[in-house]
Amino acid sequence: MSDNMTKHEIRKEIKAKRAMLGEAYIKNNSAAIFKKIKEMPEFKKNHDILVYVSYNNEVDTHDFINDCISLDKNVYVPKVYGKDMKFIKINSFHDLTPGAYGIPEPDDDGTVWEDSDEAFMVMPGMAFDLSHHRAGYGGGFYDRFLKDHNNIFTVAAAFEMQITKEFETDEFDICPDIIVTQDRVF
Ligand SMILES: Nc1nc2c(c(=O)[nH]1)N(C=O)[C@@H](CNc1ccc(C(=O)N[C@@H](CCC(=O)O)C(=O)O)cc1)CN2
Ligand SMILES: Nc1ncnc2c1ncn2[C@@H]1O[C@H](COP(=O)(O)OP(=O)(O)OP(=O)(O)O)[C@@H](O)[C@H]1O
Repeated sequence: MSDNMTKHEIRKEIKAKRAMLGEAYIKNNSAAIFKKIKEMPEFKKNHDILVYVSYNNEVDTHDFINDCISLDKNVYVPKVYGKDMKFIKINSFHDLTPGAYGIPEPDDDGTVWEDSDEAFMVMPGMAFDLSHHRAGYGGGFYDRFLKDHNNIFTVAAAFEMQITKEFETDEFDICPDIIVTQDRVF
């Protein structure tokens, strides 16, 4: 076990590889990933959808966000406040402007997601292993947010190239319930 890569090493490796992905790979595989996500019973039954706004070469969430709005779901996206983040409701992409780290974020004045009975979250990440361990950008935003919210069904959207062999994790890491790539759901 001690020769497992650290989260830091794995993050660096996948980040470099992901930066090389082409537009077609991102577009086609993002569509394949969200086709599977939209078929999930947990997606269908939940009204509150917490989803990141993709940037750089993350799995692209733009079409999915529009689909959710068309389906009359409540779409909440992250906004960073210091070391924490809140999820704020948006009605369209016009509600977003580049914020922390250049990620498109909503303004302050939107409705903040409060604990409801249940919600469905699509979370980003840099790397995942088969035990559902997750490495993000290293800010710990999702770990801190999910620690306080236990009633969220969490699905990670990842390209197949982001699934790696087992890596070292910390006890505060929160694992997604399900990981969806273009090839599998596990
Ligand atoms: N699209 C998206 N939104 C998200 C996240 C995410 O992973 N993806 N987050 C998930 O937590 C939160 C923002 N987290 C972040 C944490 C650290 C850095 C960061 O360190 N940025 C550096 C270098 C980034 C890099 O390594 O490429 C920078 O911009 O200088 C960025 C975002 C909330 N919103
Ligand atoms: N529950 C927590 N309480 C306090 N600090 C935490 C908690 N979870 C994580 N952290 C802090 O956040 C930092 C980054 O954690 P980690 O490397 O797991 O980030 P990440 O999951 O890659 O980032 P992100 O969730 O933003 O994508 C750690 O140094 C850790 O100290």
